Amino acid sequence: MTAAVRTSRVSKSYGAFVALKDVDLSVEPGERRAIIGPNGAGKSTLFSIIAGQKPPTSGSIFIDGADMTGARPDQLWARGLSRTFQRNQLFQNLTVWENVELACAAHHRGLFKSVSRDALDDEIGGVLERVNLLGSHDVRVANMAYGEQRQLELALALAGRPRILLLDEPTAGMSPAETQAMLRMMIALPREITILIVEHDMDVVFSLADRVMVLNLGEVLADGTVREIQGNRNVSEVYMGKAL
Ligand SMILES: Nc1ncnc2c1ncn2[C@@H]1O[C@H](COP(=O)(O)OP(=O)(O)OP(=O)(O)O)[C@@H](O)[C@H]1O
Repeated sequence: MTAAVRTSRVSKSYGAFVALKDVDLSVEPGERRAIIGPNGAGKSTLFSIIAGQKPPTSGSIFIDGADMTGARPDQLWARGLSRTFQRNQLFQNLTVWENVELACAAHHRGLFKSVSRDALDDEIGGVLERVNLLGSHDVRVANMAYGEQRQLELALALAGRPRILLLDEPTAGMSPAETQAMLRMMIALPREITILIVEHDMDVVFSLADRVMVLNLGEVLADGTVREIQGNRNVSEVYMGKAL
């Protein structure tokens, strides 16, 4: 089967500092893959390279088998790849509905499609339902709780109807209850969407992921099923002896 996302010997240097070294990643269509590792391991850098926000120093990126090395984020987006960020990217002065409307409209423009008002409204409603925010559709983002804002970020990523979704620490800064709500939402996403997630919360990682890749100091330390990673001694050591 052709991988939905594949990186081949991807490296990234900042001057003399090597942030990523020869990273090989292969994610099957429909798979949910977590990328974990200590702070500074290179997780966000890898995400930015896959999403076209940073060029690799060397190596290649393939999306559905096509070599997309050096492609711009909008070119990757048009191919069905969407990402969220660690930092909030929402329009704070607009309502929940308006934020999603902008993302849906941008998606249709990007595909040069014309879409009726009714169809667009249905689409926006559908996206908001998926993240449990339909009831808050007329709330200004600035007035929302932090956890709800992160749910809305997931909605914006879903508005592009992605086939590949990159989630960068979706539960960071959330309360335990907010984390559980976000986890339920991510688990409920359709399997047609391939998910790559960078996440520090191991309960989230082990509840959601099929497979886990562990980065340490820019290199792949381990790559395997949840069970394999949980039993990997090198991984436990990197996490300072903490049991996973
Ligand atoms: N623009 C840059 N210039 C120099 N060094 C950078 C730059 N961006 C990232 N780095 C360094 O590259 C390394 C990897 O950073 P990255 O943000 O990818 O790590 P991470 O695994 O996502 O960490 P965290 O879990 O803290 O988000 C870090 O040491 C970071 O300081």
